[in-house]
Amino acid sequence: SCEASGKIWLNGEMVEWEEATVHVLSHVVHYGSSVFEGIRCYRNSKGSAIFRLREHVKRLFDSAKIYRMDIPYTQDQISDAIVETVRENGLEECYIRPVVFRGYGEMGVHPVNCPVDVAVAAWEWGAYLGAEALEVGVDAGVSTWRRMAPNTMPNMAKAGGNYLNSQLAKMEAVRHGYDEAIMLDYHGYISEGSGENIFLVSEGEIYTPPVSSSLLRGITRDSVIKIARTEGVTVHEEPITREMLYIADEAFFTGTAAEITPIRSVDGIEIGAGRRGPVTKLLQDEFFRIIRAETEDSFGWLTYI
Ligand SMILES: Cc1[nH+]cc(COP(=O)(O)O)c(CN[C@@H](CCC(=O)O)C(=O)O)c1O
Repeated sequence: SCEASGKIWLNGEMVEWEEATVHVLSHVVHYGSSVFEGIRCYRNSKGSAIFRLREHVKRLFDSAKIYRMDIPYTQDQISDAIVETVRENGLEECYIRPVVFRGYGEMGVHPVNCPVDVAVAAWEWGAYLGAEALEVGVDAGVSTWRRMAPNTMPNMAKAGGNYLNSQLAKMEAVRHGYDEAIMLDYHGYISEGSGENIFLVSEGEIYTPPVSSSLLRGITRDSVIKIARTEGVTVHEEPITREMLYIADEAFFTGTAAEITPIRSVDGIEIGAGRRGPVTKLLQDEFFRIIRAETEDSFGWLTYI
């Protein structure tokens, strides 16, 4: 949960939490017209560092471009706003949520006369799927809701409206006693979780669905692929079937909020030994070593604030 306190950057001004409000007739409230990012700032021995800030801001602008939303700031100005929001709230370690949305103008689907508003909030947010999940893993279920088909709702845009699909999958998973949902794509192959990308491990090699319009091109997914290659772990980006998950040695989710969360079962079938596997732990350890500045930030992923 996020503490309802602190300051929020709204259209260039720092405003109090309670003042960061929108009109109920804003376009976004009725038509889901927002794009957003989830970014983490981590505290380490050298200070507080935002993880892959440039890539997140670039993706925010790409998502806006897909929906023809003209952000009235440059990428550098948004990066500065993100850093300022963390500093202004005195947060050493936090989750940062920039959101770009069509605001209050005229009603109607065609957003021609609605402003494009921008806000940045930050709050302390622990492990997405529960503190113990990073170690013991989570139970996931394949959802009856599939990810949107290509050329229907662009999954590569991190848009608010995409999370209507994610919500349906998540609510169904929780109702069935799972921690998280795994969605299939239009063709019936594995796509991603309701808020994460997904990997499996087989014979010491890792597999993940290819970048396509059936899933979000995750930044953590990219980080894990780069770390795996550095560690000499072979990476396969190829279509993954539901049954490949069942017979995998290990599986895990990746995401800014989820970080690297082991999956110990899918649809009640234990994955491997039913707990975090050695390859998952190897990748987790290296990921956190980089974040904690316990190893060289050779990829240049950390922006100290
Ligand atoms: C559907 C989806 N797929 C993959 C990812 C992983 O992307 P990346 O963070 O770049 O590695 C996320 C992030 N989900 C964000 C929002 C979660 C939320 O509940 O809101 C996040 O992890 O911040 C997704 O929402």
